[in-house]
Amino acid sequence: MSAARRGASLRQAQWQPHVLALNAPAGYLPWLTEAGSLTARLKAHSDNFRVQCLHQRTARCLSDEAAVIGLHHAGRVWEREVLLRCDNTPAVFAHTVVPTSATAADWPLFSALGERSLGSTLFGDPLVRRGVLEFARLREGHPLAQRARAALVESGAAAVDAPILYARRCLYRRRQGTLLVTEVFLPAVLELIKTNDNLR
Ligand SMILES: C=C(O[C@@H]1C=C(C(=O)O)C=C[C@H]1O)C(=O)O
Repeated sequence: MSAARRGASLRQAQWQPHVLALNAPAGYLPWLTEAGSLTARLKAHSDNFRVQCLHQRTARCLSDEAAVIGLHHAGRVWEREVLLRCDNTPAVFAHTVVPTSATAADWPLFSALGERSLGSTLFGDPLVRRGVLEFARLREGHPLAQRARAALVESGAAAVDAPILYARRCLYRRRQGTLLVTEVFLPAVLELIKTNDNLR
């Protein structure tokens, strides 16, 4: 394989619907396959849950996101990236993209989320339709793996030396809008212990 092709393969992810195909360590499976709100699950596994908003701004979406959210090419989107912290330890890096053509009627609360969980606006809204979960192994060259690792270091958390990060993504629809959420699970999630039934 040429160096260029190898580089490209390290930057890409093979998203697919079968979680077992990831060969992820068993501890990740309950997190990857969580059918409800990830926020609710993280809250149930910590005494203090926080959404650290890294940014919410316009950006160009990743090449493997465009078609999923209905764009013909990797165009401009609203991009939100956060660290989900459990007892101040980052457990998940989340990346959400919404086409800039979306209107406030599509996602009325998205633009003003701040450090409120996106999940709190998606789950419980009867107009929101959730798609199927897709899963992938993110190698070190994947943009989201790089951003997750950089966010950890910038936030003062310990760097992650695991070569592969396990991720899932899900498309949400509401009226004419599309919204793609990608959640990258950090190894610290394996250390979380269910502490309460806080499923609010
Ligand atoms: C979709 C959810 O929202 C969570 C919160 C996010 C945010 O605030 O940006 C992003 C991804 C999710 O992990 C959820 O709780 O399931």
